[in-house]
Amino acid sequence: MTTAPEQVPDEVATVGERAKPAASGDEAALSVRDLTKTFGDGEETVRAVDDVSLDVRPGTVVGVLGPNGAGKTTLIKSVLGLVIADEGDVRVAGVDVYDDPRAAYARVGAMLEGARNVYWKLTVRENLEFFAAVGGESPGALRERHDALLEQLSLAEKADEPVNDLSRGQKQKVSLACALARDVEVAFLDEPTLGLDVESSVELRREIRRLADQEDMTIVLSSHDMDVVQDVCDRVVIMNGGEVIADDAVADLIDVFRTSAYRLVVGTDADGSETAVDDETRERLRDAYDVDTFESRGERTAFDVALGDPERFYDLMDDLRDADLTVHEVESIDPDLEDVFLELTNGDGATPADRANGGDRQ
Ligand SMILES: Nc1ncnc2c1ncn2[C@@H]1O[C@H](COP(=O)(O)OP(=O)(O)OP(=O)(O)O)[C@@H](O)[C@H]1O
Repeated sequence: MTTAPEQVPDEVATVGERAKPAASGDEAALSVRDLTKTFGDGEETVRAVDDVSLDVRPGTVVGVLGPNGAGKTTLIKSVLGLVIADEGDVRVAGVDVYDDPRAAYARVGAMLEGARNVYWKLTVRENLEFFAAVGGESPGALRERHDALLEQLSLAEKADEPVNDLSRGQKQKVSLACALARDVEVAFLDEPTLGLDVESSVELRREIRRLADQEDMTIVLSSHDMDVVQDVCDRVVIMNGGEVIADDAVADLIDVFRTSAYRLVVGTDADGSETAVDDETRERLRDAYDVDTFESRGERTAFDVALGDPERFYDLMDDLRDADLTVHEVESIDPDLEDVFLELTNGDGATPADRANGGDRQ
């Protein structure tokens, strides 16, 4: 279990600067430069995507996260040319999508809006052949690729069944297979695991990793499921209010938020046989260390504490000893991606820089 740190660490304001560009524009599989998209006029104007730049190296899985309305879908649709951006450049494998959209998008697959893009009256294989043909490839030539995809996604036995007869999870996997029906270099997957059972979700994650690791495919996925993102992504881009507020390797992002947080289990004597912490001591721990809740564990008491300064740990130990409490267990608490996300977005639309400056976002 993890707890979110109480304070946003100072370094967070510089997360964007810490993030080394993942690739230079030239070698990137996907390069987005200064992309901006607004909707509406005058006071009603919404900057759905606000000056976003990204370079993504081949074979990278990037997760795009953000609260509702953060701009994730608009960013992905602008990159795919489904929404026309106001400003900015997009290049896929070095090809400018505005100069030569046909050549650029021949290298791109997309799975948007769950399984709604597939044709339910066609069989699974016919769908794959259709999407390969739409991309300009001869379906027969891709038979081997399609067989392998169906095998990887445990759909081989369903190849000749109409999509309509499949379960929801199977339909979703067909949708993914259609996005990959051609030999694409970049795939955009919008909520690929939404509504899947655990087994299908794990299968799909495994396939996403395999495509990146073995076929060097670049995958950009959006998801509200932090476990999926933490599990499958190399890098995470967090958006809020149209802006990129963090862009870093998942592990590095979590490191920024690693604080000295601990779970302690204490008792009133060495063998823990007596009942636990008295009210006065609880009050002192609340005041001095911001301890929120105390949980009874039989004869013992457990509580979590986040210490801004690791040195404070020794003060805490001294105070517990002075209160005649024996420490039976100490466990370090690590943040996970969900904690990082909640700290950064804070549910208030403010960027870390805004909060560091004590201001509200417009
Ligand atoms: N066609 C549109 N017309 C007007 N405003 C739009 C349109 N599409 C998106 N917006 C606005 O742009 C902002 C970003 O929306 P977007 O759908 O890109 O967010 P999102 O991060 O994908 O959200 P969600 O997680 O809810 O799907 C929102 O304020 C939304 O209301």
